Amino acid sequence: MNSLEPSGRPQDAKDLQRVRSVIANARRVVVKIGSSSLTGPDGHLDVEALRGVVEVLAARQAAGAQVVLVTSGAVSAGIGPLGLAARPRDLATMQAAASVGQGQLVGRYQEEFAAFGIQIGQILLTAEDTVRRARYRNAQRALERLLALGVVPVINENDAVTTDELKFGDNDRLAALVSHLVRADALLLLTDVDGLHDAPPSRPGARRIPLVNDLAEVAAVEVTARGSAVGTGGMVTKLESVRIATGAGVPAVLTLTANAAAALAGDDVGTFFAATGRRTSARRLWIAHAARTQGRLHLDDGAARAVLGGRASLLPAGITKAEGQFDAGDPVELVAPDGTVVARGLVAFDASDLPALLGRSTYALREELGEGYDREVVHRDDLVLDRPTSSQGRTRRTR
Ligand SMILES: Nc1ncnc2c1ncn2[C@@H]1O[C@H](COP(=O)(O)OP(=O)(O)O)[C@@H](O)[C@H]1O
Ligand SMILES: N[C@@H](CCC(=O)OP(=O)(O)O)C(=O)O
Repeated sequence: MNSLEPSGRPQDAKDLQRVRSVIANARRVVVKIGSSSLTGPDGHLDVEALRGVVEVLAARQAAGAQVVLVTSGAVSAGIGPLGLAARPRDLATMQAAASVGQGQLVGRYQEEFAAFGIQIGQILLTAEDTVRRARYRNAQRALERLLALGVVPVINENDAVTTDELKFGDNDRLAALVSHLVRADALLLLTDVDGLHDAPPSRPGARRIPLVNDLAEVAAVEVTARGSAVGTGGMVTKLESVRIATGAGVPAVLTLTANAAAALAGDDVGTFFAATGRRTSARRLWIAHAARTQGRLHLDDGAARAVLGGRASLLPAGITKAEGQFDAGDPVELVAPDGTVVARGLVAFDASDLPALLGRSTYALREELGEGYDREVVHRDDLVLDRPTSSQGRTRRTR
């Protein structure tokens, strides 16, 4: 039954209440808070705002739920203490600001949660932690144990040491990946705007969209990548996060930080995005959405068809060219002869080893180079098809 108008508005309040009850009943919730909600224009932490969120999360935990916090704000909280005029743009100063600001941030969380008798555990992730099997299992294990011990994990990207290539780049996406990693029942994205609007909220007459059953419903909505002075990615990365979460079976709510309690209670604030997909293996989700790819493998027609069929591994014989500097285990894109990216996968060879193997049968490789060279370049378990994004409601993006 679809009780929505084309605009994504529910027909009656009762219907909205029904769908929102998943948030109210969620036993494990990932909450992401953006820099714009945590730091004032002076580049110092907004302690009142942080305290407000902690209060809400502590109450949810006291009600028997488990809470995982993904917090931005390290870079922006470092601006004031370092005496910088604005958010730094160069990598080295951003790293320095993050290093200073993360300490401030986590110190403050520790103090505020302690007032409710709650311990926090800091986890700083890099994109690498999300693609290498051993590393994401490691992160998963630590998170599970923290939750079992009643600790609130406080997660951010490890900005002080991640290089540009290995960055998630935005915590919205990180939060969606974490919500899948911990098998959350819901994802709450807190920001400086009360949900997705039918136009950028600065535009007169822009209205909040309370419910989105499928992102395709809001494909025509205009969103900007530019957010507040301290945030990154604007609404574009939030919808990308929602796409990952809902596509993996986790419903999401996007709202104002001041509405956190109401959103968790299932009230009509912000935008509720219903889960559309089924839960998939963490490994496949992380290959599909984590880390930037490190190279491209160009396939011939037969290999592209085999890969698109969904069950085949990629063999050296079907590759015409390899581009990029990657090591075995890195994520790469698989490109069809017409230039479209058909899949992502973890490559099993270093870039320097590949040219000698390309276009050759596994039989010939075994004969000439020995065993170990007659294997898949990308094993089918390490390969995820690139799903078409247009039907998934890629929204209209402006700058
Ligand atoms: N259609 C839209 N609906 C709501 N917000 C939008 C839309 N398009 C752009 N935005 C902007 O996205 C911003 C939130 O992004 P950002 O500043 O990165 O937040 P955060 O720091 O919380 O991650 C809002 O302030 C808003 O101006
Ligand atoms: N990891 C960075 C935050 C990056 C980010 O996504 O920021 P935001 O758009 O405010 O959620 C930091 O702590 O400064």
